[in-house]
Amino acid sequence: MKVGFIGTGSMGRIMIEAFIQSGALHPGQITITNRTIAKAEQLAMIYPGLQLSHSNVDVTLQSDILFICVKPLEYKTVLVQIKEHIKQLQILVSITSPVLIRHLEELLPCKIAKVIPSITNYVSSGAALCIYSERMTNADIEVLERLLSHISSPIRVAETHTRISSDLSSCGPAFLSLFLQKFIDAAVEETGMSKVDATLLASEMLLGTGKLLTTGGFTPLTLQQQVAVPGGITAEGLRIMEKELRGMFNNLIRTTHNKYDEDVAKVEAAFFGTKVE
Ligand SMILES: NC(=O)C1=CN([C@@H]2O[C@H](COP(=O)(O)OP(=O)(O)OC[C@H]3O[C@@H](n4cnc5c(N)ncnc54)[C@H](O)[C@@H]3O)[C@@H](O)[C@H]2O)C=CC1
Ligand SMILES: O=C(O)[C@@H]1CCC=N1
Repeated sequence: MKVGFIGTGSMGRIMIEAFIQSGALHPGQITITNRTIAKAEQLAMIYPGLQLSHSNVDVTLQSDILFICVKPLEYKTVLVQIKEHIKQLQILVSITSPVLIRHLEELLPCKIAKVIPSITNYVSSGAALCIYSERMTNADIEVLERLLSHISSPIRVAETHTRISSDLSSCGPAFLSLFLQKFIDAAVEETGMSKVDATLLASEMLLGTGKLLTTGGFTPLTLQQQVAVPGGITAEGLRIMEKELRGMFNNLIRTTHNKYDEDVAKVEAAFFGTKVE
């Protein structure tokens, strides 16, 4: 199987490295390109055998599965370049949420999947959110999910829930990291503890909490109940958090959804010249 990547910025690079490091693909199976070619060249130097190309069309021609890893408003340029060259049996994978399956179907003759990865895939964990065009057969889906399962848990979601799923799975690592950073900064400010020690403790705690919630049989609620013994110290901390965080996540979710709606409208305008004031 030959796999291509157009775009080797932050997420393209993470996926390429994760596929190689997990043993899912050997470098010789992968062809890459990037607008600023130096970024792709750097990767090709690190992984001998990785095929470097200077042309999006060339990568398209060489790939059974083609990952498009550019920003939403950069899709149009790439798709216009490749649409005459991509064949019905090839699978194009978009990794961004605001480019909808129907946008891609309208422009391209090939099989289409939307797979929203997460930075957590870099360490072969976390989800890959999967949404499929009806052009994907069960066999196509099996091939793609077998590949993705080396670096993630492929989880199928409805396209109408892409944004919220992506908030949790793909933006979540950044949201949780801000939360930890605030916790760490406060620990340092309030007690004089070293930032290195506080960061180590917080990170180990997060890893352990993730394990308890995924394989340890806990839910977020039962975990709180287990730790917060009645009348204890944790309960006091939880009381403060309940008060301070009230409405915060609703606000966050409304904000990401508004931004998503704006991005979808911009993508539509870029693709079809409509629908943006
Ligand atoms: N960063 C993250 O954690 C996640 C990102 N994504 C999605 O991944 C996509 C890429 O995001 P990042 O990697 O963070 O952005 P980035 O800006 O780091 O990477 C985009 C790359 O595409 C290249 N590029 C742009 N136009 C091109 C063209 N016409 N031909 C070839 N290459 C071109 C750029 O040079 C750049 O290296 C976005 O659509 C984003 O929504 C999805 C899930 C998580
Ligand atoms: O398109 C998305 O939803 C992802 C999540 C993080 C960045 N882009």
